[in-house]
Amino acid sequence: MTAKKPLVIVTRKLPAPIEARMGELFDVRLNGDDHPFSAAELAAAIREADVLVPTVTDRIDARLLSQAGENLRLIAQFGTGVDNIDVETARRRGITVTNTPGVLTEDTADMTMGLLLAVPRRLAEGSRYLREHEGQWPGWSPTWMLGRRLTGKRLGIIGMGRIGQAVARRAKPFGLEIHYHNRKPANAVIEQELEARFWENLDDMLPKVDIVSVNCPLTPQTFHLLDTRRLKLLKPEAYIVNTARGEIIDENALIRALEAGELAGAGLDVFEHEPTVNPRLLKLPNVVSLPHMGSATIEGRVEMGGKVIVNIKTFMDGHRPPDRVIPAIM
Ligand SMILES: NC(=O)C1=CN([C@@H]2O[C@H](COP(=O)(O)OP(=O)(O)OC[C@H]3O[C@@H](n4cnc5c(N)ncnc54)[C@H](O)[C@@H]3O)[C@@H](O)[C@H]2O)C=CC1
Ligand SMILES: O=CC(=O)O
Repeated sequence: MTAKKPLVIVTRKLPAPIEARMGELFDVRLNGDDHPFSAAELAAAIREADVLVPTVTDRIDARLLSQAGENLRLIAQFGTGVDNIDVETARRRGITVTNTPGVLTEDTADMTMGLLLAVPRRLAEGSRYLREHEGQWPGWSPTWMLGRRLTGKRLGIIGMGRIGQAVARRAKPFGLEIHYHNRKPANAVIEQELEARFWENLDDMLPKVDIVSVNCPLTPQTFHLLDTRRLKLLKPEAYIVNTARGEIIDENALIRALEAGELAGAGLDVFEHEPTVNPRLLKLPNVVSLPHMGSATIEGRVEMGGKVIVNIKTFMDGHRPPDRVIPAIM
């Protein structure tokens, strides 16, 4: 007699090879048209599934978890950030949570670097100008479309983990001086390799840097970490790039600062109220906004799916899955 396959419910469409492999291994229920699950669909899924595979767009809070069926033993997130999941409540209910760290580090760091170049050098603005003026422009001019030089500037990374370090490794050869704030100093090898300066107190680092890159997770401690007061610590010539989570910056405070000319610009891959972007941000010429594309490469998404499968399979085989999220060390 063959063992019953676990019912795995996946909330969004995944890359085709991943869905095919899941179909071979599990009794899988896929989301063919990729619609975001409604609260009712999510509740039904959590009641029925042995394993739920959500993404950042699914809010798995304590209220939802209170409706979980007895079968639900694993939430295998397709993504690195797990701020959408109440991991501690899940743990108390005996539900394991896993994620997909590492395989999207380089892609997200590339995107961060893209924003880091795009905003001070006005890439999107220049491209938009040509499009809006049907390819006509005043011709090369010594004073038109001037941005800011990257070389020699100071980059302040908030959250020197996998992605923060990958950003620093890219930024250094561009001539940026690396500064960072983290819960604790990075190891000596990293500090030496990157000649990075650790700032224990974020308030001390902010006035000293020219560009801030936000790369920490969203947690109760980092919600609105960059609020009105901290944004005011930055120089008016400073730029902010955020590829972590929108809620880490008080978005209204950021908009006010940009509109008032108290900041030079921002590159944002994430927003406080996703999937909605505040229209005031879209009106600002010095803001480059992307629809949460940091990990959006074909290779990365397939590798993320591979990790989800390994996590489910290992768990179902009775072992500890490699990417278990432990609330105490998040
Ligand atoms: N835009 C996108 O598509 C993507 C966004 N992300 C976001 O990036 C975040 C970081 O990912 P990884 O680098 O892989 O995580 P990580 O866990 O390797 O690094 C996070 C770093 O932030 C530090 N940190 C935590 N709390 C802090 C605090 N209160 N103050 C200062 N530092 C703090 C940690 O000590 C750690 O060094 C994820 O949590 C996720 O939200 C991740 C992947 C793709
Ligand atoms: O934002 C994406 C993630 O994987 O985290």
